[in-house]
Amino acid sequence: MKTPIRIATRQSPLALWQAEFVASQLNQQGIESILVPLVSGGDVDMAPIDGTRQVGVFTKRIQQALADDEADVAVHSLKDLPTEINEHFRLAAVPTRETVADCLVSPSSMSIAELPASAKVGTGSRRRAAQLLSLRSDLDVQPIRGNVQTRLSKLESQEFDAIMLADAGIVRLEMNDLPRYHCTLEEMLPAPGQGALGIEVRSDDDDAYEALQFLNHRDTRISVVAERALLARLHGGCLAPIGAYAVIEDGRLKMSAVVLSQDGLTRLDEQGEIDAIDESSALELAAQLSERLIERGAAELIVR
Ligand SMILES: NCc1[nH]cc(CCC(=O)O)c1CC(=O)O
Repeated sequence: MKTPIRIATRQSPLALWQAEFVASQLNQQGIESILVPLVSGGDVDMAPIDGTRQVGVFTKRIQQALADDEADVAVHSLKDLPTEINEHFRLAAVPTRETVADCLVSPSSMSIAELPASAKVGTGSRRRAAQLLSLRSDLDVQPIRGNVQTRLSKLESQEFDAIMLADAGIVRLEMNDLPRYHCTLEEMLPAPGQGALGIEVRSDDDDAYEALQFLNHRDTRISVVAERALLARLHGGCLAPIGAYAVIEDGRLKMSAVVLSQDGLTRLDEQGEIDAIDESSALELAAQLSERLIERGAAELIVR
């Protein structure tokens, strides 16, 4: 293997944190690495998220660097990584998951229930918008783009009453003082893979694959494989109004999933569990839940 290991990363503070996390973990194993910073389409395109934006906008540039042998390792937020199998890359490791919750960020840490009537809430995510509207159809949910810092500046300038962010990003960026309400899983199911990292290598790079195995967390991996398999079976990208959360408790893999209409008026909830033996348990549970969701009309709700 080429030493040091080259880690491709986007240059947002969150992406850099994630790449530096992997570098420091490698360092603790006595493995040298360097960061290869790149600019991705997702960081420069400030247009609201809609059907015209491509799935994989955050991850493609990073994967390109691997394909072009400019880097050996790609660190992704797993929820931004498309579920389509790409034969050129292998998911080498999924480290222990960070907090999965979505947060409602506002100066007074209001809960969803406490938001004033018709409050203006910023989120570019159809999943968050639909779940908010399913609880509070009066809310004025409006798109917001940019990295975490850009979004917070729009809250500060009172362009929005509140914005939605993943708690994982807030915690990783050491912004624990940020006033916010942690949505319960009943209120807001996270995006498949939220709070988890996915570390990819080139399919033929066995050395890099082996070097990263110490970072893989079995239970997290089985959980996110279940969530991502559900998303794939429903043919939803990261833009679809689909929430899923799986966790292993007492040897059982338990998963909740939701598919919503964009206005939140229709919502299909499913739950299931299975013995957590390996990744095949995850695929089986995802198949069961997605089948039930499709029987109930999920495919018609998913906008492509
Ligand atoms: N789509 C952007 C993105 N990708 C990963 C995270 C947060 C960290 C994570 O979920 O792992 C975010 C920001 C957000 O949703 O608030």
